[in-house]
Amino acid sequence: MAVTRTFSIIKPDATRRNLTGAVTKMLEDAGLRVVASKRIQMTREQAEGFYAVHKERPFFGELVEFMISGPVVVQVLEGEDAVKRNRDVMGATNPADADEGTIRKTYAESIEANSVHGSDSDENAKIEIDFFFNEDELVG
Ligand SMILES: Nc1ncnc2c1ncn2[C@@H]1O[C@@H]2COP(=O)(O)O[C@H]2[C@H]1O
Repeated sequence: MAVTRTFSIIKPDATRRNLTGAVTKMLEDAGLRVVASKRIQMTREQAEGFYAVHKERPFFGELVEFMISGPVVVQVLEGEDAVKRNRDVMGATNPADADEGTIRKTYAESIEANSVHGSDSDENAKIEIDFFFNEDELVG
């Protein structure tokens, strides 16, 4: 299995509850290595740009407001089949549907305040990593 990279966000509901370390430990325990990490306050423009694919969805406005409601931690994760590995440990988007032992089942408050974001494909991982990081910030 190839070692690949994915992009992760620890969302404002999780940073607000001081869960950055707890969430990161679950990612690491799942076999992912943090090769870049920074805590940022996203601007409205960044949030709208990052989630542009959802701009016609009814929840877009609330999603943007939520993502700028507090700090987030953006991370690049590396591991075997990183996109799938990360999606497995995150669990379903809606915590009500997430499996036991996943990050969202353990910590998410709602489908919006669902603690983490993770890329859904290798192609989107590259786009999302490039949105927040320069190549020289990734230290494997
Ligand atoms: N009804 C909804 N369906 C899907 N995603 C939603 C909905 N409402 C809010 N969201 C959020 O929109 C986000 C888009 O991608 P994320 O993986 O960050 O996680 C998603 C959810 O947190």
